[in-house]
Amino acid sequence: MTARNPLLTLEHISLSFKGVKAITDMSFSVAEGEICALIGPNGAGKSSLLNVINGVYQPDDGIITYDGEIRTAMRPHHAAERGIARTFQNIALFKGMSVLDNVLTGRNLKVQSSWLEQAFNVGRAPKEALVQRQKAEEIIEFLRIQPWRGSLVGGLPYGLQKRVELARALAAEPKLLLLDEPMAGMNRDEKAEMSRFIVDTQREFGTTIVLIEHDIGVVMALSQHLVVLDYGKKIGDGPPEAVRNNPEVIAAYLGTRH
Ligand SMILES: Nc1ncnc2c1ncn2[C@@H]1O[C@H](COP(=O)(O)OP(=O)(O)OP(=O)(O)O)[C@@H](O)[C@H]1O
Repeated sequence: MTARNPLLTLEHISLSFKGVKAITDMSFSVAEGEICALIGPNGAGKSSLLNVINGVYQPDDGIITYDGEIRTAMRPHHAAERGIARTFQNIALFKGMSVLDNVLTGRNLKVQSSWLEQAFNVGRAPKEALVQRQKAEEIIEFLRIQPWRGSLVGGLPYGLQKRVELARALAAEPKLLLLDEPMAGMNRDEKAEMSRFIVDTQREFGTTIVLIEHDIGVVMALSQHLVVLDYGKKIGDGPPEAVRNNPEVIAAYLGTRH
């Protein structure tokens, strides 16, 4: 495989909550177009790290370079505008809205017409609404959720809701997709299906993906790059096979799970 440029580089990132360190001196890079998995025991700092990457948490220290832009702090809205999308550990969808409407909310940042144009369906609004709808439908088809496109999200099985959340994130056409436990609570078949959709996303759209996943089997099969965290510190970083054989990783994490 040829070496690819990093899309995201973290250098010496530290984060604490009221004096308690959640992340300590964390540095690693994510190459453009790769699937990078963050693994580690509960409380290791994985979700906090995603929140640093998409600007929800401001690190106490360190530098982040994303898509050529160096920053010490970034607000979530700016991160979204720059092509960073995210799903959550606990599904964050509008349960009383249809699948299609939820997916459409993922396109909010692409809307250029004014509120007035939309209210009276004039100017740029009608054509834009058509394009938004078409893009949303494309994603719905890509993730094979057409049969439920009109269903209320709250009534769908958990695994499907996870897929709708992925659809909403993809509707934003992200460059960097952050997935917080996309397969949590799923059975083996559902995990295999979700893994395929994640790989298809990488292949079809060239999306760079950073995900958190506890199932080591899934992680090994899915990712090209692993970063292992333990108590907020990085203890492993590299291709899955190399990380798997790292004695510190085996002792701290993998060893306890096998
Ligand atoms: N908002 C917060 N306020 C205070 N402490 C927090 C907050 N968020 C996380 N922490 C603490 O930071 C540390 C890292 O938590 P984090 O949720 O990032 O870990 P994690 O690896 O994602 O865990 P899990 O696998 O259980 O989701 C933990 O000690 C946690 O208690």
